[in-house]
Amino acid sequence: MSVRLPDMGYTSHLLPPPSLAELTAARPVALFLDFDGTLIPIASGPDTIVVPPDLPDTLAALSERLAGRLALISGRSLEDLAQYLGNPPIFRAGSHGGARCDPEGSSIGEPPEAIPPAAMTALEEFAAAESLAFEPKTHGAALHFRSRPELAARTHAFARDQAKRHGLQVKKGKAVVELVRAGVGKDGAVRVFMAEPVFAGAMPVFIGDDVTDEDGFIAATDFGGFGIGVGERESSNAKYCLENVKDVYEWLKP
Ligand SMILES: O=P(O)(O)OC[C@H]1O[C@H](O[C@H]2O[C@H](CO)[C@@H](O)[C@H](O)[C@H]2O)[C@H](O)[C@@H](O)[C@@H]1O
Repeated sequence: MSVRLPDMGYTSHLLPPPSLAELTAARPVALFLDFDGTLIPIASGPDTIVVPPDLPDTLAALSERLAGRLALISGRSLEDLAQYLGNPPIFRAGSHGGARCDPEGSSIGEPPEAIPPAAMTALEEFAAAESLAFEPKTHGAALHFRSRPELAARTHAFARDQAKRHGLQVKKGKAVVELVRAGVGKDGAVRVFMAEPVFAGAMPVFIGDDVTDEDGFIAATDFGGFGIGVGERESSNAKYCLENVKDVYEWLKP
């Protein structure tokens, strides 16, 4: 079935999810939230996002409502997230799930590994030569081609080549391509968090807008829950969809 959602010419074959209140009335829910494109509208570059000043408080209140079963799972590094949010008392994963911490900020799961310096340098030099934005991360690095869409194919090819050389993994996203350690993914972060006592027995719901969130949708489904895709990108693994960031906040409201 294809559904036309209000306001835009946006269509999705997925329906909006039942309300969070309905879900939590039926059983304990664990919520996993992506950041860019889900809680924050996509902007021209990684540093030009507009973060609502009350977002840390909103997340803390949501976590309390879910008895601590809330995690933010972002492609950004934890350090970068902290620049925008401080250290809200919730579970967090950065670098596409490669680095994870508990609400007090203590690391959990396998210690994350940075990518080799040679790979980092190669990406940085490519970005400088092609006038692309380069985003170094504690456990990876990204090349942004939003301002030069004509370079998408070449940038992907370069990242693939570097990944092969250094035994790394390529992550594709919205006008971005990144390198991370092999095996890193948002699914891994969901598994690490679901093993925490506070998440035990809960039904996971993963909300995200981008390709890298598909791993999170699959993991949530494996644990008996589901994924919610955000925006116009057709998801292969989400069960429901929300139209945009505004609708995500509406859905999160008590
Ligand atoms: O997993 P997420 O929290 O959604 O992070 C995914 C990537 O988000 C950022 O890039 C994206 O958002 C930028 C700002 O809106 C946009 O300019 C860019 O085109 C998007 O790809 C972030 O910079 C990346 O590190 C994240 O991996």
